[in-house]
Order: sequence, then C-alpha cells, then structure tokens
Amino acid sequence: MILCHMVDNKNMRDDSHRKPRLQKIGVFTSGGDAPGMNAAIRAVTRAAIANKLKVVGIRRGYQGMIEGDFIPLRSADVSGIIQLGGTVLRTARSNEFRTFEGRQKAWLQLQKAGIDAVVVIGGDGSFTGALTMSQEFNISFVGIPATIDNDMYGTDYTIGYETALNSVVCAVDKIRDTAVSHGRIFIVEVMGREAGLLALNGGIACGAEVILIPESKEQHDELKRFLDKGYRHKERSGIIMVAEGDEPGGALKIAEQVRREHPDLDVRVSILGHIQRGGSPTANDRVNATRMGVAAVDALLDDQKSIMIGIDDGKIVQVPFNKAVKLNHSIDGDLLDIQRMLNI
Ligand SMILES: Nc1ncnc2c1ncn2[C@@H]1O[C@H](COP(=O)(O)OP(=O)(O)O)[C@@H](O)[C@H]1O
Ligand SMILES: O=P(O)(O)OC[C@H]1O[C@](O)(COP(=O)(O)O)[C@@H](O)[C@@H]1O
Ligand SMILES: [Mg+2]
Repeated sequence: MILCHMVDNKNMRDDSHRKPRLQKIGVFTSGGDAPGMNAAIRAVTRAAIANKLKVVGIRRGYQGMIEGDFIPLRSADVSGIIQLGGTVLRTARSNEFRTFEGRQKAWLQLQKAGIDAVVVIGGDGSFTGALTMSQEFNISFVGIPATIDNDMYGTDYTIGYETALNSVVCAVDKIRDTAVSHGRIFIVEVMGREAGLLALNGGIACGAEVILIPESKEQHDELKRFLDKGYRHKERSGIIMVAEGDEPGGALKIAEQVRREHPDLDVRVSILGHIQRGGSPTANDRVNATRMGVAAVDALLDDQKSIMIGIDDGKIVQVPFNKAVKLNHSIDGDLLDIQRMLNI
C-alpha cells in the first residue's frame, strides 16, 4: 500500500482559484531515456496549450537548461511522436547541474526565458536535482517518472519499464533457443544499476532457472543449489538472469565464478545493454505517459511543487519528491518464492 495523496480526475474544472501568474511552463527529459517519454512530452504540451499556457521545450536535460537550449513548443511540434522511442527533446546526465553554480546558471536561464514552472520527465536523480534547485531558487517542478528501472517509490509504473521488459523477454526467448540447442548455460545481464525489477519480472516471464538481483542476497544460494544439483534437463542448459547492479558483479563476474566452480559446464554471457532502452513504447507506456502528462500540468495549475505524479492501483497520485527518491520501490518477495517453487 503506497502512502500518498490520491487525486480525483477532474474533467470539469473551476479555474477561478488558479494562480494567474502561471503563463509559461518548461518541459524536459533527463537521465536515461525511456520509451514513452515522447508521449509524455506530447501530453504535457497539449494539456498546457489547452489551458492557455505557453510551453517551452528544454533540450538535453539539465545541461540544456544551463545553456539555455530552449525551443517553443506548439501543438504541431508534438505531432507524430507518441509512437517514437527515445526523446525528441534529447536527454543528458549533467555533472555541472550537481554544483550550486550550475543550478544558478540554469535558474538564470529560466528567468530570462520567462519560465514560471517546469515539468521534469526522468528518474530519481532528475527529481533529486529538481528538489535541490527548488529549495535554492524560486521555481516549481512537477515530475513524471520515466525510467526503465521502475525504481521510484510511490508509483506502480514508471514510463518505459513495460516496453523494456518486453524487449528483455523477446531477447531472452531467442537466447533460450540457442541455449537448449547447444546445451549451454547462459548468464544474461539486464539493466538496473541499483534495481532488480527488470531482471525479476523478465526472469519470471522467461522461466529463468535463477534470478540474481541486488535486493536479495539469498539468490546466490539458489545459484549454488542449481549448479550443484545438476539439471532437470539432460541437455544441461539454463538461463541465469542477473541484474547489472547485483553483488558481487554483473554477468561477467558470475560467469567467472561458475566456470571456476564448474569447469565442465559450457557457459556463455549475454549482456543485453542499451537495446533495452530503445524501441516503440507499448500501449500501456503510452497511456500512462499521457495520463501522467495531463496530471502534471493540472498539478502545476493547482500550484503544486516538488511532487511526482504516479499511478497507484490504477489511479493518478501525487507523491512528494523527497519520498519518491528516498524510499525504495519494494521488490515483491512472493515473486522470488514463486520462481524458486517452480524451478524444480
Ligand atoms: N544529487 C543531485 N543533485 C543535483 N542534481 C542531480 C543530483 N542527482 C542527479 N542530478 C541531476 O539529474 C541528472 C539525471 O540523474 P540520473 O541519476 O543520471 O538519471 P535519472 O533521473 O534517470 O535517475 C544528473 O545527470 C544530474 O544532472
Ligand atoms: O546509458 P548509461 O548512461 O550508461 O546508463 C545506464 C543506466 O541507465 C539505466 O538504463 C536507466 O537508469 P536511469 O533511468 O536512472 O537513468 C540503468 O538501468 C542503467 O544502469
Ligand atoms: Mg535513476
């Protein structure tokens, strides 16, 4: 159960309480790109225009904000992008924004462009940056969670996760074909520096024999059990799914260990890498991005600041940034139990 504030969907709005000062908003994407970011940019732009606001696209994340890389966005500018992966506004990881001087430059650029409030589409790092800047300068941010890691507290979905999960499943199904044909153990590494959700659900969906994620150390005993007991299949094949951020290391480290302890096994490594970040967003990613984009503009019009829009149990919610970034999205322990039970 996520503790956060539920919001009703308001189709008929009474705008009389709304602050007249809000005239121009900025929107940008930041951190790792995620399929569905474009659907969110489109929804934010058109919802803002529908509410008589001007919209400015900030290119290349916080780095573009520092450099004043701004473009006006009209309705036609976001035509034909809902189905595109990546982000038309481009993205960046900006070290300069981590400094006070960098954030001050960014604020001066926003002032110069007359931007009153900003929608940030990104992950935990982007929201941490937005929170810090809003505490130092007079600017409001509302966030839309977009990361293939799905590692934000307070929302069941982050934009891009479902698309990435499907990419993992498509890739691993193909790896399974060759693993079985050759009787090989494949150690497949999926993205997630600190988060194992892609590995966990991808592993379940592909029937992986072992799943290794940073959130559960016990899984290494599972790996040992699996390798020691031999195999169900006399073909001696199997898929070991490992999250990039797993201790003591990713797939290459695990492969070294398996080869050392079981030199008889034919082991291969497959690191899926950035293929997981690209591609056309799934229908759900587009719908969620669209709902959250509209809700983000609504929140700014309601004078909200430093909150993330999320989806909890199908409903739009607002979660304070400090909760969304500091608390963890918990892993469903039942899924690990199920995986162990079925792996007999
Ligand atoms: N603690 C921080 N203080 C200020 N800015 C930050 C902080 N953490 C992240 N950022 C900014 O947010 C950007 C995106 O964060 P990152 O962690 O790379 O991606 P994501 O938002 O997808 O988690 C960083 O490149 C940096 O500019
Ligand atoms: O593309 P980069 O900069 O190497 O970053 C890789 C990281 O980005 C991600 O794909 C997404 O992370 P963020 O959404 O936090 O940016 C991680 O799963 C992965 O560890
Ligand atoms: Mg992140």
